[in-house]
Amino acid sequence: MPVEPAAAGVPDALVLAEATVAYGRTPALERVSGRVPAGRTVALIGPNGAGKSTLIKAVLGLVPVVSGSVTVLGQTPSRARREVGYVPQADTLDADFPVSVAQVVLMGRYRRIGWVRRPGADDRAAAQEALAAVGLEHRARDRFGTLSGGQRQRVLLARAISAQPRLLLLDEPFNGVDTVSQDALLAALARLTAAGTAVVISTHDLALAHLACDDVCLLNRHQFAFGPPAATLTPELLRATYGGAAVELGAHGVIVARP
Ligand SMILES: Nc1ncnc2c1ncn2[C@@H]1O[C@H](COP(=O)(O)OP(=O)(O)OP(=O)(O)O)[C@@H](O)[C@H]1O
Repeated sequence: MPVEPAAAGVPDALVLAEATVAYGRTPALERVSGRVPAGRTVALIGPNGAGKSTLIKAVLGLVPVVSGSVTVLGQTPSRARREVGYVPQADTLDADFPVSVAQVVLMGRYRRIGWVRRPGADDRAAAQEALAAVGLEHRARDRFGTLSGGQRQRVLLARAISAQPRLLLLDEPFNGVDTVSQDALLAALARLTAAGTAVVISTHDLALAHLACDDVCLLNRHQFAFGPPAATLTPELLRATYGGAAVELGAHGVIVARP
């Protein structure tokens, strides 16, 4: 799939050019292409085991790109790492972590300030602002583990926001998240993209991709499409991506995957 060049002088947040990513000798994803300019949001869509998390790990420089290339902010993934935020799936985190919500968010600042220097007033203000952006400033003093799963997910987003990343990667951020938390997450993401951050979201929620993302990347070991939701979330392309599994058009023209 050809990749269009970036606007003069502004490197795209992410450029995938026929990228093949492998664990050892086994490719998990083959020949994925597409670009994510500053301020844009892309959804990674595909069934379990499609390679969505693998692509995110390749962008973080954690899984090798064996052919083609992954370019992050004009650099290799490992060189760009400081400018990239990552929000893991909430259920991978230890809820017993004995720290307050405010401390978790402040951790987002450490990559900027280094682990030796103590956080200053600017860092505390950025962390407080990030917590307010996800609507949880009133929980700042509470222990992280006492929050619900959806609230913890919002705190992790706040931690990533406080680092002011130019590219933010979210791995299934809406799993087990109620409507209120999802709306708070989406509002925080909208503010981030308005300020120029590019966002990549791995999700199983096709309706959300349709409503909240500029582009969709359909994956299942290979790439089936990359482009605007109207052109990619079609029954034909979804059926191909999901290996013929049932996908259908829901109410108001929104496409939903049948479980
Ligand atoms: N550390 C690893 N070593 C070897 N293979 C792996 C490793 N992690 C993932 N895989 C394999 O890579 C493939 C893609 O997995 P990945 O986790 O990227 O899928 P996914 O699209 O994120 O799935 P899900 O929707 O279930 O989270 C799977 O076949 C998986 O078994």
